[in-house]
This record gives sequence, C-alpha cells and structure tokens, in this order.
Amino acid sequence: MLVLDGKIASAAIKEKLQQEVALIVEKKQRIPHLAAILIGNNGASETYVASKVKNCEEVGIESSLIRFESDVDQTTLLNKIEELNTDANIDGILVQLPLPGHINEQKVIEAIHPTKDVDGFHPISAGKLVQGMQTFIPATPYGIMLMLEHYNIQPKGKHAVVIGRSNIVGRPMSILLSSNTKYGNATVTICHSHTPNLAEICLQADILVAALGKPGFVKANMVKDGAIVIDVGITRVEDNTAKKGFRIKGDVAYDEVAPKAAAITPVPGGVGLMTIAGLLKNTLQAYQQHQ
Ligand SMILES: Nc1nc(=O)c2c([nH]1)NC[C@@H]1CN(c3ccc(C(=O)N[C@@H](CCC(=O)O)C(=O)O)cc3)C=[N+]21
Repeated sequence: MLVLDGKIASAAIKEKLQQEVALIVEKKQRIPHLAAILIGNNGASETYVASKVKNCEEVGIESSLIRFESDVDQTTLLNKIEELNTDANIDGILVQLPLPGHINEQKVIEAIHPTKDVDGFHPISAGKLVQGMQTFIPATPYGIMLMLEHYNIQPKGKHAVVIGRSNIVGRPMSILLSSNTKYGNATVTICHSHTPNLAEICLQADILVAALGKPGFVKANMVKDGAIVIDVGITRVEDNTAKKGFRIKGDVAYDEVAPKAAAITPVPGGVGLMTIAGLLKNTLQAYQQHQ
C-alpha cells in the first residue's frame, strides 16, 4: 500500500511556484498578491487561513488577511470585496467559508470578480469547468488532481466513485475525473445522501473519493482490494488525550481501509495540504492573467 503523501507532493509544487515567483522578483515586476477575508473567530477557519497566509509567504506570494467581526453586516463585506475587485494590486480574493448565518453566501461568492476568483466558486468559474474551458478550479479538487499527477495515477478507463456532491468538492471533482484530460477520462459515479446502495457502488470503485464530511464513514467492507482511496474529510473530533483537545478525522476509517488499498491519502497530511497548493497555483494563474 502506497501512502499518497500531501507533504511531499505539495512541497514539490511549492518548490516550482517559488522558482516562478523568484523570476518575477528578479525582473522587478509587481509581486502576486492574495487577499483573504476571515469573518469571526471559528477555530478551524483561523487555522486554515493562517496556513494559507504562511504558505503564500513560503513561495513569495504577498497576502493580506482582512478580518471582520462575526456580526459584520453584509453590505460592509460586499463593499470590501468590491474595493478588492478594483484594486490593481490584488490578484486573488478568497472569503473563507463557512460564513455566519446572517450573510448570504451565494451573494458573497458572486460578488468576487471572476478574474480574481481563486477559489473557483463563482458560477462563471463553475460553468467554465463544466465546459472544459480554462478557469480557476476549486482548490480541493485541483489539489487532488495534482496529487494524482504527482504519483502518476491515471484515472483513464477506471471507475471513480465520488461520495458527496458539494459545489466545493464533490461536483467539481466528478467533472475533473470524467474530463477529457491527461488525469481524467474516468467513468464517474456520484453518490450522496439519497443513494440507497451506496456501499455496493463504493465496492465497485477503482478510485474512491470520500467528500461527505462524516468521520470514519468509509469502512473496509465498502472498499475493493487494490482501490485508490482519496479522503477529503477533515472533521475535528474531541479527544482529551490530544495536545489541542481534538483530533482531525477523515471520512475514511484509515486503519481498516489502508491494508486493502493500493494507495490512500492520510488525514491529516493528505488532501488538505494539496488544497493549499491548489490555491497557490490559482493565485499565480490569476497574476499571470492580470499582467
Ligand atoms: N473560501 C474557502 N476556500 C477554501 O479552500 C476553504 C474554505 N473556504 N473553507 C474551509 C475549507 C477547508 N480547507 C482546508 C485547507 C487546508 C487544510 C489543511 O492544511 N489541512 C492540513 C492540516 C489540518 C489541521 O491542522 O487542521 C492537513 O490536512 O494536514 C484543510 C482544509 C479550505 N477550505
């Protein structure tokens, strides 16, 4: 069994990005710049955004972290996004999700100018992805594709099963795996909460992507021998024996599934790190399109 190591794969991608940014610096050109908006003080969101900022720094991308209190009104937020849309120094805008209940998430997503939509959540970006056009691919599915590429795992002709149909992971993942590209051309089945024979379908997967957000959901009896298992889950589960009082659990029961799998992503240390690599690549792509 091969562990698909997000640390190794993302380091390789970041190394390349760092070299590209170094060239920009050498030519004394404007530096790529990501603006990240964080609302409130949700622990997990804080961690992820901090990690994004730190990773930008590592490759030489500038970043601005813009914070609002959890009771910020929607107009203030939308005004800030508009200001960033028109700021020629900003290449990418990211509003960390989830948002407080009083804010209309769809409105916020649609407020980000598609040329700066490094999350790839805007309907224009999503539509382009569906039609196989050049666009910003949402960072998590993008990161998973980069992981497959790093380990040269070609989905062509394989049966890929995706559990979850979110706009952020499951849906775009299914599009990418079925696309006519080097790391696409799989036959894809999407499962979700209304799939009656989910375990049976999962058992037929050559590539199984678990993106439903239920810790330990995928058990050994749902996985075919020799399958490639991609775990997108990142749920914080209380654990008093852990340093921070919680552990991060994936959607796959790793200990029982790993021995059956040909390859598997660990949590943490798998897809999460690739998500950040995907975001950094999108930010540099946005920069290049703005030049
Ligand atoms: N607008 C927006 N864009 C996002 O891309 C976005 C978002 N909102 N909201 C939340 C999800 C989640 N997400 C992760 C990023 C990094 C790790 C990551 O680095 N994980 C590490 C560390 C995990 C930890 O220590 O908590 C790992 O898996 O090894 C995980 C998850 C981005 N998201």
